[in-house]
Amino acid sequence: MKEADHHQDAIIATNLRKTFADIVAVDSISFSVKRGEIFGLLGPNGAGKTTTARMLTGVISPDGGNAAIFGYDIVHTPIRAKQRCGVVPETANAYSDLSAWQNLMLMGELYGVPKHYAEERAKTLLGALGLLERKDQKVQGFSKGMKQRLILAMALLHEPDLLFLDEPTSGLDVQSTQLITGMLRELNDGGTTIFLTTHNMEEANRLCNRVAIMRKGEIAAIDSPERLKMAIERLHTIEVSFDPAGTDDKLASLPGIKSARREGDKWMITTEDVDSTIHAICAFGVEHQLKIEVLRTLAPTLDEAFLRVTEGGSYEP
Ligand SMILES: Nc1ncnc2c1ncn2[C@@H]1O[C@H](COP(=O)(O)OP(=O)(O)OP(=O)(O)O)[C@@H](O)[C@H]1O
Repeated sequence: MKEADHHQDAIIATNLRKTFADIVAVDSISFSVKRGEIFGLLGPNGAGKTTTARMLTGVISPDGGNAAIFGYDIVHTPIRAKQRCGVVPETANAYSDLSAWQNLMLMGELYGVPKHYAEERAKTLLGALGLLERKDQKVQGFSKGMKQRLILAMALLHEPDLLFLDEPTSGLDVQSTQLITGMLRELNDGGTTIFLTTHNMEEANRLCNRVAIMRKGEIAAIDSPERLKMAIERLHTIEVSFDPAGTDDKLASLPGIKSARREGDKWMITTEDVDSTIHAICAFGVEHQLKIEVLRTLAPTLDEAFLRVTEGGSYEP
């Protein structure tokens, strides 16, 4: 059993803080990431996501607080803390005048991976990420998506237990995005803990077990995407259309309806009580001899939750 296996938490951050001159980039944040989780750090530009990731991966040191990676303190035992981690940084870090294969072998040497094992693993990773045929070409001829896939392969060569990714699919095409997210899911199924920063709500929603939303250096909310959406967006929207379409405005005065507005031939109704509002709409249809053509509830999105939190709205789990 690896040493890392003894620790329940992959990351425990306690009052982690970083300032640059008079800017408080990260303002004493505390959170933990459990083993086996995919954890997403979200937030608008300048919220402090990259600074947090850079402190956790030992690129910069915190001014205050501390963090432990699989129980190893990042300030006092940085090498132990980094040993079981793989890092995909925000900006590409492959050597452009070396081939993909040479970059991978270099990474193997850095991490002390035995040569024959590094070669086997490099082949598997390049194959899975669609780069095997290009393995002997210099990285300078690679597209952005190919570079990002290579960097992921490099970060995975020594089979880390915890993978950090800063904006892993930002600006990439659909093919590279799918290869990368597919690989992340597969790794996670195999037990790898994943910590990523992203602007992409849809990606966070699909991939992450839990997300933290940062705002001005602080964590404004932390929860599963589902609970975050439900807790923040207590109002539900119901879309309904009738035949014949020209319903009068009495619909808006039905009990339980917060608001009703027309959008083309549809009504968009907001309510806190979906069940009784649907019953009221059906009764309204019967009473006015209107056939209901479409009736559907629209779930709140993580985008809405994100905007609410980052614009300063409250969050109560
Ligand atoms: N090396 C640095 N020197 C000076 N200020 C910095 C440095 N790195 C970050 N900052 C500042 O710290 C704050 C947080 O930046 P950070 O890059 O962590 O945000 P972010 O959430 O990752 O943003 P983005 O989504 O744009 O990448 C910003 O105000 C930024 O300008």
